[in-house]
Amino acid sequence: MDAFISRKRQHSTTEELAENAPPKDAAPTGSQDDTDFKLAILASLWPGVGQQTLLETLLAHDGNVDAATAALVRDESPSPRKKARTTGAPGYQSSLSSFNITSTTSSGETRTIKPLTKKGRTLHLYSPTDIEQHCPCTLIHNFLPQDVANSLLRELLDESPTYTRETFQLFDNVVQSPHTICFYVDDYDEAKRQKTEYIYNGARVKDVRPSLPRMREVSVIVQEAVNREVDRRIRDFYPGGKKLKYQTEDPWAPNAAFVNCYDGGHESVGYHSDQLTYLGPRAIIGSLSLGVEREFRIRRVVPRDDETDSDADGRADAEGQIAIHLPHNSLLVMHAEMQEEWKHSIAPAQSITSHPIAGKKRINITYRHYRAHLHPKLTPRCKCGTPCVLRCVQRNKMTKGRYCWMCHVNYTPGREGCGWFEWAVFDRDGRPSWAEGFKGDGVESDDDSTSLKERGNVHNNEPKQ
Ligand SMILES: O=C(O)CCC(=O)C(=O)O
Ligand SMILES: [Fe+2]
Repeated sequence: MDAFISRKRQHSTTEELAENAPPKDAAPTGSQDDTDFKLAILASLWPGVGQQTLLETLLAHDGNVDAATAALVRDESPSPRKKARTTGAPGYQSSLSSFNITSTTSSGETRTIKPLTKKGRTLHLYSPTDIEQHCPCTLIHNFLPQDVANSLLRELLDESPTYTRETFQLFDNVVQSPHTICFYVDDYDEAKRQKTEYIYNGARVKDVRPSLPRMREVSVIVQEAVNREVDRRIRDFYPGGKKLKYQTEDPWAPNAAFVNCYDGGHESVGYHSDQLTYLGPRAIIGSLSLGVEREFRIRRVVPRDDETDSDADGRADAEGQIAIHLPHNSLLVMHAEMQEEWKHSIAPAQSITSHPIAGKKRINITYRHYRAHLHPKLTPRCKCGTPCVLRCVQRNKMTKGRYCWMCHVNYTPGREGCGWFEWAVFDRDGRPSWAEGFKGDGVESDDDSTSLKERGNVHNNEPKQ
């Protein structure tokens, strides 16, 4: 266990800016200052302890992971109060009519919008209508014909014992993901390309598999539903009925899938947002749940007031969260505003209801669209010579919503990164400058007010705040 206890490195400007340090596309993320990230470390050490307890312990020790770990060691069996507040306790459905929420839709209709969550509380949402009105997600229950869902589940359960835990370096700690994962792409040739050309956390991935027959069959059904729901989201929820800035106009066409297996209520994934490196800005993800029902928790990222506001992380993280219940055979569409503005997790559960086919396992497939123009042979490289990771700034109020390319070599155990940073440039449709059709209208990520030339920080190795 000692090996996991962190010894802090010096802050660097780049590290401060790197708000997310994901193990790959689906794992806990965070910067050294980021509570999520610290929670990820604690969660890997205390897989049986609820996120809420870990968060409370962390906050009670001013965000110090070592002190929180020591406290958890002292109190190995959490107090009844803490136990009662961990997940798995019966959820409550707050009455949404009691909240004042407004937004204006394309038709000019006014809707109420106000944060639904309250500090330290979890709001449980079950109905697809509540979910789509208050979260950047669409949930479709009973998505596939029952026999298709069941045979897809069986196909993946057969493979799931061969899935592995992600191992990655977080500062001075080697951390393992608290569930197992496998990566699938369209066919054998693409799997070979993935293994030799793509980089995750600064390293190649050894196990990439061609999608299984049922997965491919279902991918087509997911594609149709996701495109339909994205169109509806734009029409009914976005200002003026227009797509978001940096959202592509191209249809979503899944060509890669991470499959997650949670073997029992103690397996989970910490709060994170998914890596955008190969998906691009405003990514859409189609997430299919099979087997045991689990809670998908989300919370909006609250930017810090300023750099000296040292408690802002703590306060933002304690703002409260929304729990969406994902039963067997449900499709969750994560819309374009999700990865940049929200974080999501699968909370550990104290108790689960066994599934007739899966037992205590939950299988989740996240279908994704890898973009040809974000192939690592085209994207910026750091001084280590490695293709960079693409991130969006979430917490810093000044730079929130801006994208950057960064070195991620230091997430590979035993390797040091070079700290490379540069702001990313995308046009309004999310195309990078080297892509065919790039509209070179001087659009730099999330700021129209100055041209690229005026700002002069493109291909510069220091973030300008
Ligand atoms: O299991 C889930 O529903 C979420 C998985 C996830 O967040 C991911 O793969 O990035
Ligand atoms: Fe994710």
